[in-house]
Amino acid sequence: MRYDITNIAIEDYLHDLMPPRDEVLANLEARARQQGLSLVGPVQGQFLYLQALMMNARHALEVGITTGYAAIYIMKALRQTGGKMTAIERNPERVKLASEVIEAAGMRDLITIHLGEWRELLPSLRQEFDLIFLDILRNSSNDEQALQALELCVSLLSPGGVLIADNVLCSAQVLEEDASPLVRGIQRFNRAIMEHPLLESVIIPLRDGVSISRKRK
Ligand SMILES: C[S@@+](CC[C@H](N)C(=O)[O-])C[C@H]1O[C@@H](n2cnc3c(N)ncnc32)[C@H](O)[C@@H]1O
Repeated sequence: MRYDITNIAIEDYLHDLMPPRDEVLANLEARARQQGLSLVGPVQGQFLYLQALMMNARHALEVGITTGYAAIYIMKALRQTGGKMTAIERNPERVKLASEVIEAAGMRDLITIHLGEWRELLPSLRQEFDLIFLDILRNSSNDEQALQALELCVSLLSPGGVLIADNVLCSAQVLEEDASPLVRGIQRFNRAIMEHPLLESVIIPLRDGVSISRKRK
């Protein structure tokens, strides 16, 4: 089953309050609507932008970039902080699309995109990140992967670094007791970020649910 997390009229109200997007982001929103591509949208995009800016992020990582929409919001902050971004995506067509979009946004010099599976790529990254945006939780094929992704991200976070994960309320299906393996994985992820000895976390019912976890120093 799928339920609303927030009142749809409130979501529309928040969406309508957002200032008009530039041409690159507006085109992506239109394309995503037509082609069913996933993107966080302007309210959560602004949330990511402000988080990155307020924490003065210098090394950001996005797991699951799709079109580059969320990455552009994060890079708007990185352009001001002097930071750089790394991204991971397993779909070659999406890597190509995101690269073209980011080039059009004039941000190509700020990002390195790796093509491949996060399970293989995350352990191979040889640097720490102060901001990680994890956006693959709805793509898990079993109830173990969300926890695996969490542990890999925690090991890549610098002390004081922040992990933001999307879709942690999964259309409110986290309320179900007899949930699918994907949702069970997200339920386990949510419990783990709250009980993790290295993290302090909160979940916000923004859009499909966003978690914020800070790694203790
Ligand atoms: C929800 S979309 C990301 C949307 C993007 N963050 C945005 O808002 O602009 C998830 C993306 O993760 C990618 N993905 C899913 N599973 C993956 C995996 N195992 N390894 C790498 N990428 C993966 C998908 O191909 C998809 O493009």
